Amino acid sequence: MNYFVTAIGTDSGKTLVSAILTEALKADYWKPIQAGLPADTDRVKELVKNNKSRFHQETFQLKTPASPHAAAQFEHLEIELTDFMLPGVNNRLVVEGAGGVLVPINQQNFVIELARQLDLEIILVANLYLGSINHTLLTADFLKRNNYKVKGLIFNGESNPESEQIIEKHTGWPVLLRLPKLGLINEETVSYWAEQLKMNWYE
Ligand SMILES: Nc1ncnc2c1ncn2[C@@H]1O[C@H](COP(=O)(O)OP(=O)(O)OP(=O)(O)O)[C@@H](O)[C@H]1O
Ligand SMILES: C[C@H](N)[C@H](N)CCCCCC(=O)O
Ligand SMILES: [Mg+2]
Repeated sequence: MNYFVTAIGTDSGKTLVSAILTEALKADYWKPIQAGLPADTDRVKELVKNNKSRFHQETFQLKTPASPHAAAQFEHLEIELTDFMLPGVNNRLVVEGAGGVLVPINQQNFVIELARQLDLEIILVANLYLGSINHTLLTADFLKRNNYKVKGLIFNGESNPESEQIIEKHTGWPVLLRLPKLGLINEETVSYWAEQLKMNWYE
């Protein structure tokens, strides 16, 4: 199976989680739409130490740090769903989205549609700031209503047991990892958390 890492918003930790997942599965990594620099692919390359993982070229490398639909417009490009094809590889693939599920890639389509088109199972990264229960349950409601395949949740950052409990209850999804706020993010910490993720991983 291949995975689509999405989150309840932008700057939620998708890139860090993608690096951990890529390391845990010795998977390949692909960020189909990069909007803004530095590129997430370069960051994941720095954090992954196994030598099986390959890093695929973005389909769109936009310099503008904005929603992909706006970044593309500023750069006189048009993003269409038909532009995206899974890289043909003999390995599992971790695909990182851009922002949250309903981030527009053009005037009609949203980034989450890539998950269905490319048959990817979703991993939802959720933070636990005040207000995040609502953001997480709205995202879950959208994914459920639209019959997306979801592998599970990853809680990222400072914990909040009451929030985690009610999110688990209402989603019914497994928690694959609780990743605390890290003081240091490097190959070693990513490798440590990859081992922790493997303990909860199920096929
Ligand atoms: N658990 C954590 N501990 C410490 N720092 C973190 C943690 N998770 C994320 N960060 C930091 O927060 C920032 C945003 O995280 P990240 O780049 O992974 O977000 P993102 O969801 O991938 O954003 P985008 O939508 O732009 O792809 C980064 O500087 C990252 O290092
Ligand atoms: C620039 C940022 N870091 C991401 N690449 C794109 C985030 C788009 C968010 C759009 C939105 O939800 O308002
Ligand atoms: Mg990212």
